[in-house]
Amino acid sequence: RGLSYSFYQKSCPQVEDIVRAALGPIFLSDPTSPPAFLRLLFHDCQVQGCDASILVDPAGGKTPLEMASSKNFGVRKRESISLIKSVVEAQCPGTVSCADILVMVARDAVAFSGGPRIKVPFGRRDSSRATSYKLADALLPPANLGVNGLLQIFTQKGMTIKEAVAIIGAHTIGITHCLNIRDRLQRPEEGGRARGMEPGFEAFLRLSCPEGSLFSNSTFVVNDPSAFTFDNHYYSNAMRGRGILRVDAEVSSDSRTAPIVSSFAADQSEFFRAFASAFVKLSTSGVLTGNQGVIRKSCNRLD
Ligand code: HEM
Ligand SMILES: [Ca+2]
Repeated sequence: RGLSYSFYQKSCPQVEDIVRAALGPIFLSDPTSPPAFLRLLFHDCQVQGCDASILVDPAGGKTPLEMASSKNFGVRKRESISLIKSVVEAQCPGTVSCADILVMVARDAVAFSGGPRIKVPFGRRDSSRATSYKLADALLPPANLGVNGLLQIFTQKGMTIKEAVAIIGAHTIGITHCLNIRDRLQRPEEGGRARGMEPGFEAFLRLSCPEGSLFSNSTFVVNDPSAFTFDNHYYSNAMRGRGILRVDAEVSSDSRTAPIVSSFAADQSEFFRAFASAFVKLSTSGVLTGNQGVIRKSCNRLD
């Protein structure tokens, strides 16, 4: 598909070292940054493939772009990608795409958090046109997505069911704002509580997200008790009725996915292997290569 494991070997052999060095201080000064980068990558790739479209700011403050979609609520750290790009640009001008930098950063975020070290191919190009928030609205999953939706999204990208269950294990790190679990707490029959939220956990969620906070964007809960460590606790939690989102709850009860959840909960290295191959599929699906798209100079601008 035009991607290669040695894409920058001649044109910018040091690029992965430059990115890693620039990331160090960001990871250390902001422990919430690795999950933010991982989600940022997913939200880029989900809309027209991984083409850095999510990084573009509206020119002259006019047309609202991808980030204006409410599905992108809570997406952070876009500006850090632009910063890292400017460091790369100083050494390898016009060579490395923003799309590839974002993949390197998300990959490093997983490793930094204790997850697998993933080998990914490069050679993606950046989108050259602005993307409407409407496309992001249509393509990004809603907070109350269930297992059917999960399997649909990721099998379309060539993943096996096992890989789809592994990629949602990304929720082993980071946070969820209370407003994203409003349905589960207020309309349980629609939001999926019926499918087994453990009572103690429900009480915890109600304490952390009191009624009045369900419409505020400032309250949040951590995705799992080891929210800064990329581990398999996501799966053991889900099995104990402690999944936060509907999809987190359903994967442990649906007959197609429950056996996979149990095996990932029992064997972290099996989860890591499946996550690594799923990550490669996520980050290579529907990308621009060759003469398609452009290499942007600044990640947040199209000109
Ligand atoms: C397709 C089903 C998915 C749904 C419905 C979903 C939904 C959500 C929601 C509602 C949040 C909370 C955001 C907030 O309140 O700030 C979240 C957070 C997160 N998601 Fe997903 N997600 C999905 C798939 C993925 C995938 C495939 C990845 C990565 C490969 C991912 C990575 C993350 C991360 C790391 C966070 C934490 C972000 C932070 O701490 O800022 N998610 N997700
Ligand atoms: Ca995109």
